[in-house]
Amino acid sequence: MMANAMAIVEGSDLVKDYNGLRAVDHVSFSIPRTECFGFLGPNGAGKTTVMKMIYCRSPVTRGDILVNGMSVKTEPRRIKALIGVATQDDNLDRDLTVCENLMVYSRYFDIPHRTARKRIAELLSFFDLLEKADTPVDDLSGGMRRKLIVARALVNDPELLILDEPTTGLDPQARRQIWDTIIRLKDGGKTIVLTTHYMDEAQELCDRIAVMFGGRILEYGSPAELIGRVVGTSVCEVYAPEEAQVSAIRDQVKGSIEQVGSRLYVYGNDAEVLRNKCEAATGRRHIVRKTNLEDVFLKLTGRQLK
Ligand SMILES: Nc1ncnc2c1ncn2[C@@H]1O[C@H](COP(=O)(O)OP(=O)(O)OP(=O)(O)O)[C@@H](O)[C@H]1O
Repeated sequence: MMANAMAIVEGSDLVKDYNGLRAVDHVSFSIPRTECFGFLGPNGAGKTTVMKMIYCRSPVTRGDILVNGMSVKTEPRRIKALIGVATQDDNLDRDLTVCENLMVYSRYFDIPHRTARKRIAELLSFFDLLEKADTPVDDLSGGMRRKLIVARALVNDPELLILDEPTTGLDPQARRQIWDTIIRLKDGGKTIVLTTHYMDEAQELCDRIAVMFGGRILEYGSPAELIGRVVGTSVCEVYAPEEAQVSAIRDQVKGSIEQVGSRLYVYGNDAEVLRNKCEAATGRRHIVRKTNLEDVFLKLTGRQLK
């Protein structure tokens, strides 16, 4: 495989089988340096499995991944040294304090004590956890624990940070705090790869997105590119419980339409034209809104993201 100098991670024709179940099915992607790259898809799409293969936790069945030009098959130790990982599960040591959790982790990397202390102080300050340094992990809020997991992934100052569903289960305020942290890390030059099933998270944070479903990457590009290519800029949502209404809209609007139950999503680039056509078909007024990544997912799979 030819290495792309711009990319820090390159997956080519990746396959992962778990005892006969194909979790990842011939997937290729290229993750540019200093960007935030997102794998967006519902539960079971294969996102976590791709992450595990990147950070050498799970061997590839077929294909290969290069990290900084090194293959996960032959150089897992050197690759692991370049990567920080924040997994979905909260595997912090509950009996230890915030600071102790970071200290224990720094020992895995053989970081000298003095360097570790300095690094940990910087991380606690960056993550707004200085006041909690001596607090047992058990006494932290969910959002603080998640920040600590991300801070821990940065103890060895990795070039690449992997965040597997960084905000799942958090309240809206804690989610935004994690988002802001991710934006600051990216601005500071880190490359970030994250998985999410939240379209707003992908849209807010990611420079590039791979939409995953059923072990495959269905589409790949910046949020604006995906939206432009797959659904256009506008959508008119129409409640159409009767078959006659559905037919009337299909006759009026020759363009792209998705149906979920009694709701039609009518896509196009001209909001005014969309509204007029839908109103002509139903005799009712409708709202036209801007499209988002949820629409992209719906159009690609015929299903809603959640
Ligand atoms: N260790 C394993 N053994 C067997 N099957 C697995 C294993 N890990 C994952 N799978 C299966 O592989 C498929 C992809 O799972 P994966 O966790 O990668 O998806 P995901 O998109 O990350 O979803 P989630 O958001 O739920 O983690 C699923 O069908 C899952 O059940």
